[in-house]
Amino acid sequence: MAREFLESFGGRVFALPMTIREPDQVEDFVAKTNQEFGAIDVLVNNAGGQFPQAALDFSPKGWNAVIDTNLNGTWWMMQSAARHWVANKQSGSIVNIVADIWRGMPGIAHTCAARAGVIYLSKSVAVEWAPHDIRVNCVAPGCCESNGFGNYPPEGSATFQDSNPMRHAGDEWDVAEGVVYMAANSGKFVTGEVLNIDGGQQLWGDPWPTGRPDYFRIS
Ligand SMILES: CCCCCCC/C=C/C(=O)SCCNC(=O)CCNC(=O)[C@H](O)C(C)(C)COP(=O)(O)OP(=O)(O)OC[C@H]1O[C@@H](n2cnc3c(N)ncnc32)[C@H](O)[C@@H]1OP(=O)(O)O
Ligand SMILES: NC(=O)C1=CN([C@@H]2O[C@H](COP(=O)(O)OP(=O)(O)OC[C@H]3O[C@@H](n4cnc5c(N)ncnc54)[C@H](OP(=O)(O)O)[C@@H]3O)[C@@H](O)[C@H]2O)C=CC1
Repeated sequence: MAREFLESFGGRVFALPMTIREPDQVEDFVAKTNQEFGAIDVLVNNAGGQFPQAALDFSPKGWNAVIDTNLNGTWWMMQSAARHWVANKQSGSIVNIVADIWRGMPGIAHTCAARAGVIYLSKSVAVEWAPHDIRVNCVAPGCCESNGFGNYPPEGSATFQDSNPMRHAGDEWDVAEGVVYMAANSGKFVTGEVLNIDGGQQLWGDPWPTGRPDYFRIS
């Protein structure tokens, strides 16, 4: 579906079913994309997700699934793309979609840990890879309306409207425009940065993906 949508704009699309959690599948995907297009200009690590649950209830399997997708998977993609850029003496730009973690993420603490890891991983390699002309940045969405909202119980997603001082959710376009800014020539002097697209959620708001526990109800 995504392929047909993008092709409808006249774009050339290469698609391959794979999981970012498997380093071999990632390397195969990145190598084939390079073969298809000659080079990768921009890597946007958008794949990710989690389930809402109180941290006390996390099972080892659930914890590992979320860390494996959001931290490990993102890293395999970054490393593979960067290795190709360095080997072929090509410049590159990475934009990692993370999340607005700055006041913690109660109800999805596993993904908070993974995204915090990606942010500081990105800052570290932004320095290591600068000599290779590779920029590494992050975009941190607050609550932005997408298919993903369907993964939360109604009492959880109902809180997303009040997650920021604007008192409404953002949308996918808000995030996409931030990614373009970071990836395109507009961001040519920006690396190791995190762009928050959150309606001010880092300052005020009360999102609870699991639904707000009674203890936190004020009135
Ligand atoms: C405070 C700030 C709030 C901000 C809110 C922001 C709003 C939106 C944010 C978004 O990110 S939208 C993106 C939404 N998309 C998703 O979240 C996708 C969700 N799914 C996945 O990415 C994957 O399914 C997964 C969660 C990473 C799991 O991967 P995997 O397929 O390997 O796992 P499973 O085999 O399904 O499950 C493994 C294990 O995980 C536990 N578990 C899974 N789902 C749940 C659940 N719904 N509730 C509780 N536990 C869950 C469980 O232990 C599973 O093991 P088994 O029990 O199946 O043996
Ligand atoms: N919407 C929001 O409010 C927020 C979203 N984010 C993050 O933004 C990104 C986009 O989310 P959004 O569009 O809302 O949600 P979606 O659930 O619609 O998109 C997530 C995408 O990630 C893909 N994906 C998940 N796991 C893997 C994997 N192991 N390998 C390859 N692809 C995978 C999914 O593919 P498939 O459909 O095939 O499963 C899906 O296309 C995610 O990282 C999300 O966590 C962060 C903060 C807030």
